[in-house]
Amino acid sequence: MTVMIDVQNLSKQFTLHNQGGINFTVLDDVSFNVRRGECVALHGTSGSGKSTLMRSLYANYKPQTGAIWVHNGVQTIDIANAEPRQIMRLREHTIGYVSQFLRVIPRVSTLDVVMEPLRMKGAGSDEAEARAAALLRRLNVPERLWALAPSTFSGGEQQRVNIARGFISDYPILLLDEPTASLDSKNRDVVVEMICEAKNKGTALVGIFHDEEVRSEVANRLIDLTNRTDVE
Ligand SMILES: Nc1ncnc2c1ncn2[C@@H]1O[C@H](COP(=O)(O)OP(=O)(O)OP(=O)(O)O)[C@@H](O)[C@H]1O
Repeated sequence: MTVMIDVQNLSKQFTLHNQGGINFTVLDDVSFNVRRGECVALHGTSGSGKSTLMRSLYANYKPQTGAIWVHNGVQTIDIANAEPRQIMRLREHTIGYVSQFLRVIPRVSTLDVVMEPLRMKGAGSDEAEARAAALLRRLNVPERLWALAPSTFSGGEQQRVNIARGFISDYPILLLDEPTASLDSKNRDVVVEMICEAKNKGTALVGIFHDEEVRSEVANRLIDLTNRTDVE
């Protein structure tokens, strides 16, 4: 199976400039890979660096050493050292990211928020709207909310809008930061189903899942950042 993400010897330190310039290491020589059709869960105690690693995979953080090779279907690009333009292209076409909280833009409707990644890839508005509607319906977001901006939505509603936005584009790589944290059991089951379907279609997924049941249902492997082990 094609390796979609190849993390090699990644290290990340933070410097606390307003606290005497203290340096501390969060990721220390982390290596692992993720193949097409598998879901790898980042695991470890609180503070072990799961979110830091996830943000590095999306190029929100720049590690000091190491590489994150990402396969975009044509070539592999080291997103840890790529140019901003290359990162933007990877985000448009290759890597989707479902963060824990929705970043809401005032006055943009839920339907438009969900459609946006597909429109950015050049899809027509009819196709994008049909896909967004199908996802919102599947995730039990009531139709009366679709024309509203999600800023006033409940935590679980916002999380489902974010999931719909992350899944609309069929990215070859999908990063999921606690995608079921605010969901009831019915919607959690829908998301688990969507993750399993994405795996079957060949998507490579990396996730943080604090819910053990969800983790055991979706993850093929755990990367334990506490002990730096790779558990099958
Ligand atoms: N931008 C930052 N500046 C300084 N320190 C940071 C920054 N981001 C994270 N850290 C520190 O790095 C360490 C790892 O944080 P991170 O959020 O990656 O852990 P985590 O494993 O995701 O934790 P949790 O399970 O509690 O969410 C923590 O000690 C945190 O304080």
